[in-house]
Amino acid sequence: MTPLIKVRNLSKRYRSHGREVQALDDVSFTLGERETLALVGPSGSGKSTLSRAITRLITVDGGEICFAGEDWLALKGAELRRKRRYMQMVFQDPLEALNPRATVFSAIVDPIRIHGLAPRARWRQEVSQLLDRVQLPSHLMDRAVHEISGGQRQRVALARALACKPRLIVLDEAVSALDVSLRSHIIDLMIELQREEGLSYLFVSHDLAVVKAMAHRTAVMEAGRIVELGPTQDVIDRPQSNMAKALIAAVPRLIRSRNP
Ligand SMILES: Nc1ncnc2c1ncn2[C@@H]1O[C@H](COP(=O)(O)OP(=O)(O)OP(=O)(O)O)[C@@H](O)[C@H]1O
Repeated sequence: MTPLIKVRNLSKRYRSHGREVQALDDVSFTLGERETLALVGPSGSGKSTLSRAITRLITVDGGEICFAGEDWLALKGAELRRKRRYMQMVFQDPLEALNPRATVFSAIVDPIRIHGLAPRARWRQEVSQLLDRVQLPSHLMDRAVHEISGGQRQRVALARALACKPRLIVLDEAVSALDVSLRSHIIDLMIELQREEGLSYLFVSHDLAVVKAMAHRTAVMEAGRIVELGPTQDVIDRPQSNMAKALIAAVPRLIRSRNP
């Protein structure tokens, strides 16, 4: 698999109230084209920090990120703004990325307008197609973001990310808050989008059932480090690290393989 992203020796320290926290400690991994990598680990292990460092929402103290053959951390100014669309992030709370008072139309058309991805005359049609892609009716486009349900909002956030024609989508607990049937619906949709659009996903999840359904490989984090990384089925059926063993032991039997 061709690597889309190569992360090498990434480190990040936070300083707050006179204390230092090593949130990322020498983190390295690769993610292939059309691959899904899950990040799992206990609360505070560095998953969100890693996903925000990769999407350049926060700075790092050291290390390298090569994305689509480029030195991602060296990009700045107009070039960064232009290339940023290839790496999108979807959050647990879609309101982190969406203005609640904006209409669904403007939430989705924003990146199309900013990046000049379609002429104005085609905007409504593009938005309607994107809504269709995430299985939402096109009449929702005239509603305000705060007038639709949480699950619909999550799909609008996904449609907005897809509008950018990204190569990688980073999802931070993006499906965790949804009810069980909507969650499986979104997982199916994301797998289908990956097949059709050649997307890669890096996703943070506490939910090993979601990880099992979506991720080709899984990285287990503990105290800012990746302590285990392998095919998801191997990590679930034959965890090697104490942290992976503890995470697996904490989930219901049905997640684990029937024939371990
Ligand atoms: N802005 C910040 N300032 C100071 N410390 C921070 C900040 N953000 C995160 N941390 C600390 O960095 C460490 C990693 O946090 P992070 O949010 O990346 O963990 P996580 O694995 O995503 O946790 P969770 O599963 O609870 O979301 C934790 O010790 C956390 O307290």
